[in-house]
Amino acid sequence: MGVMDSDGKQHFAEGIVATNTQEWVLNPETEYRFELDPGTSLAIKLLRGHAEIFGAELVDGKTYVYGFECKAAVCLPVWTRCRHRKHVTGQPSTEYISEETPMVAYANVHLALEQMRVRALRAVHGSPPSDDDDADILTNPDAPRVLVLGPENSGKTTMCKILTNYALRTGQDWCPLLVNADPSEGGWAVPGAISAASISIPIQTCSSASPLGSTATSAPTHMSSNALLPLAYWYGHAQTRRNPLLMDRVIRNLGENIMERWESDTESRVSGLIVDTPASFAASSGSNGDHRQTLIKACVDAFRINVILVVGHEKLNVEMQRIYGNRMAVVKIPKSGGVVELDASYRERIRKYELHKYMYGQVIEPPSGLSSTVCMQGGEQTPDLTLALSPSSSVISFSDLRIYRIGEETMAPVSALPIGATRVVSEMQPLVVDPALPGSGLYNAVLALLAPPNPDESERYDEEVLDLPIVGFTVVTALDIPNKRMTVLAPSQGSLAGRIAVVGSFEWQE
Ligand SMILES: Nc1ncnc2c1ncn2[C@@H]1O[C@H](COP(=O)(O)OP(=O)(O)OP(=O)(O)O)[C@@H](O)[C@H]1O
Repeated sequence: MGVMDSDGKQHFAEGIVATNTQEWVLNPETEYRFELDPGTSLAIKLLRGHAEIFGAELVDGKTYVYGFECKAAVCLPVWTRCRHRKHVTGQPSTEYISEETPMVAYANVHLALEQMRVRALRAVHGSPPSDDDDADILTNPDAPRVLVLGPENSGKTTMCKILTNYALRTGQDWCPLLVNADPSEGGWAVPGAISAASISIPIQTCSSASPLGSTATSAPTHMSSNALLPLAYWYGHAQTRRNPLLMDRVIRNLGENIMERWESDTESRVSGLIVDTPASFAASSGSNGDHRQTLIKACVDAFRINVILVVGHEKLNVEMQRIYGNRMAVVKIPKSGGVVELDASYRERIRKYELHKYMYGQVIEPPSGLSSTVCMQGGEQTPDLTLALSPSSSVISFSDLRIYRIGEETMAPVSALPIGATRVVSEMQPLVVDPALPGSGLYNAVLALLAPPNPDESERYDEEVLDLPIVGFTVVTALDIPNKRMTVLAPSQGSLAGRIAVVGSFEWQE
């Protein structure tokens, strides 16, 4: 691979020569944007200066690989004033240098959030206020709890990532919570879940299948030093309008769990949290309008939001100002011109990548001519391909798993009910699914495995299944009805006997 030294001379490192290499020089307040097609990868090596991808710094001299239709931008840290050079190997479908980025606006938001953290920490330690503290902050020295709202493809997830990564770079040992309240994105789990993780090392962007970094729950464990232990609840569908009541409930469960943990974890509490939301929260037209206000309120209440950031949507900003402006800061943030318009088929592929990544782990093959041994994937050495393929397929008895489906879509249509009968099952009722029944919908279904219910029978209640956090996922790959057995795929071996599982509307595709 060609490496340019400080005199501009070309050298070759480790005898590897890559084709399609290119060198870019970035100036302050510009960014190099790239978009990868399916099956292609890209390697980037910083030759000189400082650079970051969505707030996570690139280490000088290391080669990073990107794949799985990753779309991202390399820019100079806002506070850097020098030019830098970097070396790109591979062929993105789109690449260009943009001279317009909203990074200064994002950095200003970060500075305001940082002040809130510092003041919250000072209040916890009982330190005297500083001269620059304003009256409002003195009476309410709260850590930032930020809700990010915006329409589809406005860059919400990217902004959440940038703000989280910036918080980590202040050297204050913050560990902000990042909450993924968008069930159409897997986040650290698989699509259908909403989750939260305490972030203490920068979130790397290397693949569309892991936009928020890697988790300890997915196979394989090669990313263990970067792995996160998320807290997740199961909603089960991509669209929030499918069961808004259930969505409301899982948001509140996640918030409650976080608040309980914070009671004994001051360090995490003063670091605050950032909540990424689905685009449906911003779409006021159509059937979304009915429930989106309720769900925004559920987030505001559950995560005790005190800052709302609205990305690139004037009308939504005005609406949020009107509803919440008297009790918290509502700030409009410009949308980056680099955000890629993702269509439905791309999103479908991403969900497939996310599910596969959960089962098989993920290895990005470097561009031709580059050895994986010299590459970093998501901030870690690229793992051996053979290590990654380790899910376990096992045959279990129908009675091993108690599988539920939530709500009325499991029921017969109203027209099929006896005359005069009304529905008695609510959208929130967990119904046991019998795998032996034709049309159970379990073949190829993704199941969330839940934590055990309360061992104290007297504390149990009908809807307890809705309130149990997720401990893992499995997929039903075959049903043998005559023998009452099914084949399930899971990232690691382990008995499923006695487990509770919930099915949603996501399907596994090989
Ligand atoms: N400056 C940029 N340059 C290149 N790609 C970018 C940039 N900013 C964001 N992207 C990419 O654009 C895509 C959409 O961005 P992002 O996921 O942040 O938007 P979103 O508003 O959260 O999307 P959704 O509609 O799913 O809620 C992502 O693949 C992201 O990596």
